[in-house]
Amino acid sequence: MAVAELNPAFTKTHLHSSQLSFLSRSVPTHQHCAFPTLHRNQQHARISCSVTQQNQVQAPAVQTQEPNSKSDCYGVFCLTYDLKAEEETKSWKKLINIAVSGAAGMISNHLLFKLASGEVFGPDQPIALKLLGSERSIQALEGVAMELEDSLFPLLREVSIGIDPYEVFQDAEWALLIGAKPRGPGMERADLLDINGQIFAEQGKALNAVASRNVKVIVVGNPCNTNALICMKNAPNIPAKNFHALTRLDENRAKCQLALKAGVFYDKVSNVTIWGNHSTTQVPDFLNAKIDGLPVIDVIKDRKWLEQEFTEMVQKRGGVLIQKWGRSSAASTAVSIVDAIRSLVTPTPKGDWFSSGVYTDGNPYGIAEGIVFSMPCRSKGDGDYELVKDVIFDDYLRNRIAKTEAELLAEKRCVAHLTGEGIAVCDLPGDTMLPGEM
Ligand SMILES: NC(=O)c1ccc[n+]([C@@H]2O[C@H](COP(=O)([O-])OP(=O)(O)OC[C@H]3O[C@@H](n4cnc5c(N)ncnc54)[C@H](O)[C@@H]3O)[C@@H](O)[C@H]2O)c1
Repeated sequence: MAVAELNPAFTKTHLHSSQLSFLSRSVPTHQHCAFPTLHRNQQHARISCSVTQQNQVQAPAVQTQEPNSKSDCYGVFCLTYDLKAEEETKSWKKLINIAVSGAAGMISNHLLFKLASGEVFGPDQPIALKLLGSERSIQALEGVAMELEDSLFPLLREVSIGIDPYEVFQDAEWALLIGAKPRGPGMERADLLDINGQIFAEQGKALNAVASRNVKVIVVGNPCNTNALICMKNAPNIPAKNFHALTRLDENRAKCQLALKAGVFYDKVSNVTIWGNHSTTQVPDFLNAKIDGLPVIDVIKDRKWLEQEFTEMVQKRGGVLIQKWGRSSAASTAVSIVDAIRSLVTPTPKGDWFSSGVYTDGNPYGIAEGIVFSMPCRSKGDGDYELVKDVIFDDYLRNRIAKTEAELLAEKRCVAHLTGEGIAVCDLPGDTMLPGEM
């Protein structure tokens, strides 16, 4: 059945006069499907049409509780769908809740529409989007919700917006944590770690309190490895394995450069690992990578190029892009988040793997435990992953890995106050930079 056929036909509204007065009193400007949660425990309206049972889409249940409750609805999602559609939507899966922070930012502006279109979780997977913004971005967040509303995505069953992670993360099964503060002029890296670390400490606590017990968390906001560590340490009731730092964009960049050098299309490049930190110390691994099934070092025989130009090109690609275009790589980052999710929800092609920043405890490579480090992973497509064992190392690779490992250990010491591991000591190496910095 074509997805387009499932687009609901609207028949009638269910708004009660009591709800209307509440809405006009408390949230007069929100004339769309979202529920602004302006402050914790404050009144807010909520979309309530939803898929509520496995394989069964139900008509929206418009609720008529008192203004203090969370379940008032308004906007397009308060309309009743054509009940005939119920029969046609029985092949749909159970609705999943996806929380996205920094939802009014540039990356989200690409990502949200990909999520809602079905290209990430599939054409039979209805979704609810829970969008978290900052106080400054709440108006913009409403604009995002309006655009989602106007896009008429059949699979998008709920949209909610707010600035309180304890409300927005409720029952989240995926948390895509993009929102973070950029490094301001003259700001030390240690300050950035602290400012953004506090955001991720709070969001970790919120996930721990209200999200699904098996929520999968992908941290994008920088410095993403250490932010993921902070988030994880503040969410002790969620498996540590569920936390990822996004290094997929770096992997994609590495694949593109190897393909270019070898004169092949990039789908011929496989087994590319990014080791370590999403920073300029990251290690794009050409030793284990393959082109058309052959080791890269047998195809590209210029070892000097691999060790120097290629490695630096990948590490600094983000900064070069900003110089050219005056803005950062939001679109390709959104694509790489899609790739990262799809790598967890679809089985990894035989013999291949993907990179993700994950917790090092129990890793088979001898990398220090207790940090979030990008390593090669395989998934059965169940949302989980295992680390790849059949990788080789040489002195060059070991030395590079040691450098990025030292950087992450220094970052960890610098945020000890946010991970519950004592007093912070910041002795960051001088060259610590994000890929978007020159
Ligand atoms: N890991 C990667 O590969 C990768 C790649 C590119 C960018 N990034 C990082 O992703 C982050 C977002 O990038 P962007 O281009 O979308 O930035 P952006 O400035 O366009 O958007 C960030 C949004 O987050 C919001 N925000 C700030 N604090 C928040 C909080 N506490 N809770 C919720 N929202 C909050 C801001 O209001 C803003 O709307 C940055 O930290 C950037 O460095 C990571």
